[in-house]
Amino acid sequence: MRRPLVAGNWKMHGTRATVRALMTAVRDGLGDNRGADVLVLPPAVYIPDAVRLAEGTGIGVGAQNVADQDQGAYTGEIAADMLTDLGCAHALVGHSERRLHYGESDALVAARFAAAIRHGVTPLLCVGETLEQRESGDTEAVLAAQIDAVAEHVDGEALTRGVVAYEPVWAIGTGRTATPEQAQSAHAFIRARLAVHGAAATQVRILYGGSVKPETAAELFAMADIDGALVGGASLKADDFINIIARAV
Ligand SMILES: O=C[C@H](O)COP(=O)(O)O
Repeated sequence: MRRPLVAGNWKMHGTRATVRALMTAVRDGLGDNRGADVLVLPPAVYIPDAVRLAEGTGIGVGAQNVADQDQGAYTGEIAADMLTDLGCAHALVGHSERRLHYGESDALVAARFAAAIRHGVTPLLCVGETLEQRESGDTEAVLAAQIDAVAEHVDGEALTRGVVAYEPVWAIGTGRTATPEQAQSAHAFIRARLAVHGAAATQVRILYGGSVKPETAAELFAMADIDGALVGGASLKADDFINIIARAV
C-alpha cells in the first residue's frame, strides 16, 4: 500500500513575510488527520523559516533542487548534506523548468538524483514530455530516456528510494490538466520502466503534476498508479493546497 504524498512546489515566489504567512496558514489549516504525507518546497533561502514553522506538524520541507556534487567549488549549488543540515530530507531533481530554462540534461539530473541518495535525501525525480513530443507519439520514449539515464547512475534499490513526479510539460502552469486516463497511462508506463531497472516499482510513489486544482484532484487520485501530486500554482493558496490534500485518501 503506497501512502499518498502531496508536495507543494512554491517555485520562485514570495518574500520572507509571504512565505512565513503561507507556511503558517498551511500548518494551521491542516488537521492532524491526514490521508497523505505533505511536503512543501519553498525557495531555498526560506527553507530554515519553513522548517521552524513546520516543527512538530509532520509537514516535510524539501528543496527545489540539489547539487550533483558532494562539496566543493560549485558556485550557486546547494549540497545534499547542507539540506539535511537544515532538516530538509527531500529535493526535486529534473523539474522541467530546470531542464528547459537552465539546460539541465538527463545525465545531470541523474547525477543530482544519485547525490541525493548518497546523502539520505529523497529525490523527487520529475519526468514528462512536451506537447510536441506528445503529439508526435514520443511520450513513452521520452519518459523511458529520462528514467534510463537515472538508472545508469544508481541501482534498483536506490530507484526504489526515490519518488517520481510525472509532469507533462504542456500541463504545467497552463491550466490544462492531463485527463486521468492520460496520466494513468503515463504512470503505469513509468512504474513498468522502473521495474525494468530492478526497482521494487510497486513501492515507488508516482505523483502527478500539472495544473492540479482542488476540482481535478479527486479524479486524478482515483487512478491506480497516481499516488499523489506535485502542485505548483495551487500550492501558493493555502486553502487550495489543503483542499487538494483532503482529496488524497
Ligand atoms: O512543480 C509543480 C509543477 O510544475 C506544476 O505546476 P502547476 O501546478 O502550476 O501547473
